Amino acid sequence: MNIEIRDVSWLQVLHEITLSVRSGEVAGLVGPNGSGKTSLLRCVYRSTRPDGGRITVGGMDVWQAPAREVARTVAVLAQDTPADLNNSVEQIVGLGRIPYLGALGRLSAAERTLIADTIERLELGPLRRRPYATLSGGERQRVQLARALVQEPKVLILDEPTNHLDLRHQVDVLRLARSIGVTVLVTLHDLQLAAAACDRLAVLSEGRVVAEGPAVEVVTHDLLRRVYHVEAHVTPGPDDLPRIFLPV
Ligand SMILES: Nc1ncnc2c1ncn2[C@@H]1O[C@H](COP(=O)(O)OP(=O)(O)OP(=O)(O)O)[C@@H](O)[C@H]1O
Repeated sequence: MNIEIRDVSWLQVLHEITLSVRSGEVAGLVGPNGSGKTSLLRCVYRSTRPDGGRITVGGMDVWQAPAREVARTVAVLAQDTPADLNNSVEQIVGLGRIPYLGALGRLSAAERTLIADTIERLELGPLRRRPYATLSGGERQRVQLARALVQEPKVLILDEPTNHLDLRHQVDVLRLARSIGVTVLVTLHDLQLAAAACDRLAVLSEGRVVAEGPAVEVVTHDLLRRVYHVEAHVTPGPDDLPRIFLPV
């Protein structure tokens, strides 16, 4: 399912942002601190209503459609998702089924299997009865991703999904995001990782899209100087991805 963001503005933070993400694509949103990445994602996953513009997923206007319909289509891994700390991993992951629950609020056998399989897929099996409060930052991140996956979304929004993760889990999470065949819009700070994980990148600066395209075209010496105020050496690698050498 594609995402179409048209002329979206919010406060003095986002300025007439227009961005398209094709169906099945993994699109990366990068940019300096405070450039508006999280604010834009919040507009897409129906958390912050934009002051102007329009956002559609698969043709559905996310701010006009019923909330339940949007929740069946768009799942999010936000930064620091609030959760009941006493709930077990299994209970938190199960929350992903809320948009599908009937009047009785009972999970079907198929849904329980989906939850169990997703917990295993994210290597959370040994933790499934543990209270959320006792988990590390990286474990919580994977639990929240599992919750988003059991939502069976068509569009997955990931806000810095790797920020608590060690190297292997960073790779695992981004591989998983690429493998599930849904449209993904992800913010990442690590440009090297973003280049490797995303089909295309969009760069935000002061609430505006200032560059867009394949990583090798977007991540350039000039862009890093202009947007990040860093003098870095950038060369194309053998895989046609940019290699960034930082002057530290
Ligand atoms: N509710 C709000 N009211 C006013 N300004 C806000 C609000 N929420 C965020 N901002 C401001 O909007 C700007 C963009 O914030 P946002 O969190 O979208 O940036 P970001 O690119 O995700 O940053 P980071 O990389 O630091 O996570 C920041 O200057 C922030 O202070």
